[in-house]
Amino acid sequence: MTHSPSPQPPRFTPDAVTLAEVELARLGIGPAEISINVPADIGSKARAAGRLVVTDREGAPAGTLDIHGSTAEATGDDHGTVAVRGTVGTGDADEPRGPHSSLRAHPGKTRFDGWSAIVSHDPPDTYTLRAAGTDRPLLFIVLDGPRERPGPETAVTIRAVLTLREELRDTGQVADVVLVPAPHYGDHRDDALAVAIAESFGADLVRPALRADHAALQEGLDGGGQLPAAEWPAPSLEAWRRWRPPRHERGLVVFFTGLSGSGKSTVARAVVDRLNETTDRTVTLLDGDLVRRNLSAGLGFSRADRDRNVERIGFVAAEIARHGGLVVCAPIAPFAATRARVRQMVSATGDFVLIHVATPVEECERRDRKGLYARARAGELPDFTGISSPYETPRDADLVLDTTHVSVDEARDAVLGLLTEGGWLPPHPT
Ligand SMILES: Nc1ncnc2c1ncn2[C@@H]1O[C@H](COP(=O)(O)OS(=O)(=O)O)[C@@H](OP(=O)(O)O)[C@H]1O
Ligand SMILES: Nc1ncnc2c1ncn2[C@@H]1O[C@H](COP(=O)(O)OP(=O)(O)O)[C@@H](O)[C@H]1O
Repeated sequence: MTHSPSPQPPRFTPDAVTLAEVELARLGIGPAEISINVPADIGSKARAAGRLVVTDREGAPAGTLDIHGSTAEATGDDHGTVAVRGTVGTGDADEPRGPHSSLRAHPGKTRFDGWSAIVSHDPPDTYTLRAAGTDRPLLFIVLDGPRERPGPETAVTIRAVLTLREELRDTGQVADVVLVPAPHYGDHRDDALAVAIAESFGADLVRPALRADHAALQEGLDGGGQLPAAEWPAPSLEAWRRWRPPRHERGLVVFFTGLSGSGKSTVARAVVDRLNETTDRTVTLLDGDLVRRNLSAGLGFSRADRDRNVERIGFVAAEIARHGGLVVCAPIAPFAATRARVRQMVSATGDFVLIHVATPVEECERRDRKGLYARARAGELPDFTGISSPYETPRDADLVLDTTHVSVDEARDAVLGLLTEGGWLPPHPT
């Protein structure tokens, strides 16, 4: 009788929260048994192999789910996905992986028995530091993972706590920093997780004395105000400020959307010219046509290709915003869900302003600068927006412009007025 080898386990990258839960379970923290929604074909391959390799967003293995016959289950839903349930193997022997790997510690190997631990995604406040006291060694456990509310990036929080660690060491206190993958849920689960993480290293959780109210912090910083210096040590203040610098220094994405021929490129170009002439801000124009010749070369106009195109624009724009740049984008971007994804992507790193160039299709067709409407009407150009492919009118536009009866200069000034009122431009351009 021949023994057939078990098939290769499939690989799958789950959503960011599940991925962080798998990474935590691999460290022996939190529930080892995890359920992951996967496409039906991955589900059946995983059950056949008895395992699922969970990969991170770079495609590297982040953990393995051992699917036990007794716990494997498949619950179909409307989207052709199934839930596979299994146990995450703990990776004691593995090298730490991911960014800042030198700060990543495994509780099975590195112990902080009897230490106090401050556990958070955010840089710590003065009161919590005080509550930690000076009579015991202090461990900063920085949590790295998706947040329910945006806040300083992990790298920025790390920089703050590394500085605090040095300051404490200078006073003779024993202090250290470790990085642990963990999601932020925004509910009671966060407290329980913080306790579990501290305890896994043998440390006692210092309960946060101040609940960082991100909305209030953001409002204070948006208004150009200072955060109360008594509440935050200087390195934490700097981290919060880097998260939300004053608006005229903060990354901004001005996103035009509208039909072909509505005037997006013309107005966007006029806005960019004026910004370059009158401000010190660095400006990048990601015009629809230009993007399609480079970044999105080869893509067509199916819904999937348009989504890809617009998400690529969003990805690049978010990166530029992360560095404090101003980006003007001008694709048709006909789908509300895709625009919402871009807004969300950008909001993690900067601000997002949506401008709907709402020139009606009749006027766009009358202009028909490129003769595309005529070709679409003649049936030569399939999936043409406004004719044979939908345009979903935005409900969340910050400015609506119909260029039928306004000049290019007026449209440009309406956009610049919005940016000035919002504080993204200095009030008096030089
Ligand atoms: N089928 C179809 N539908 C719409 N537009 C079409 C199509 N085929 C070609 N073109 C030309 O491509 C430009 C739109 O590309 P975008 O990247 O802005 O579109 S999308 O955001 O991906 O929907 C658009 O440029 P603009 O006129 O500047 O909007 C058109 O010139
Ligand atoms: N007020 C206005 N704003 C923008 N474009 C206008 C305006 N009035 C007329 N137009 C003309 O409409 C056309 C818009 O084309 P374009 O800017 O390429 O649109 P889109 O990028 O949305 O396809 C141009 O020929 C432009 O000269």
